[in-house]
Amino acid sequence: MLTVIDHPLVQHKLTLMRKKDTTTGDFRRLAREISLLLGYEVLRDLPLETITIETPLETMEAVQVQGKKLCFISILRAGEGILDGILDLVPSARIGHIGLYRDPETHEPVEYYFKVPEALEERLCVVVDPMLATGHSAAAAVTKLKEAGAKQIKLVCLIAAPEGVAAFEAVHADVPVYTAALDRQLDEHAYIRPGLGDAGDRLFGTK
Ligand SMILES: O=P(O)(O)OC[C@H]1O[C@H](OP(=O)(O)OP(=O)(O)O)[C@H](O)[C@@H]1O
Ligand SMILES: O=c1cc[nH]c(=O)[nH]1
Ligand SMILES: [Mg+2]
Repeated sequence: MLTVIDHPLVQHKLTLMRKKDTTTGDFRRLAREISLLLGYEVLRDLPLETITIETPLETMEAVQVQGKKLCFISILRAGEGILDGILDLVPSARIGHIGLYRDPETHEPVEYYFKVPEALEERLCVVVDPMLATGHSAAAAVTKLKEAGAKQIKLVCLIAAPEGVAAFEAVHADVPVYTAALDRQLDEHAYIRPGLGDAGDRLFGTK
């Protein structure tokens, strides 16, 4: 269940993010902007509730998003770049954090933090991480969420590798994946090609 969000604005902003000369400030701003656009698609089926409001002219039944039923889960640290934008769409959403880094030798994820809201089984959990490379980090994060009770989960990334999509779907076929691009392949260091480099380093200016 892979959806490539090919809106022209998404593709334009992703091209700017990929360019090696894009500054840290611009990269961060673009990540936020692109996340707003991705979120618009990903949250298309958000549950609504009906409330009674007063317009200046009369009383009416109107709908509103059930913010409490929505939980964004950021895979640290690069997920923070997506979280900022998507949170602009639903500021009342709950937020969870899963700290994972990829061991540079084995490329396997190492967990260092896990804090998520209670009653995950009642919420739509939208996991955000810009890169789906081997897919192991996202798969490990979703496994932890399911162990914590999550039942309805979506994964949002900016760039996915075919290998990562296959590995993720092999473990979590029930979790739809949304991406702005499906790139060519992984290289020998498990970096996505052509990709955009190291998303965390580019977001935070750590290299
Ligand atoms: O699909 P995978 O092969 O597991 O790789 C993807 C992971 O790698 C990056 O994080 P990284 O380990 O660089 O940590 P960071 O976010 O702290 O920079 C990225 O943000 C993903 O979490
Ligand atoms: O290409 C890649 C692969 C993993 N993590 C990144 O930030 N970039
Ligand atoms: Mg990471």
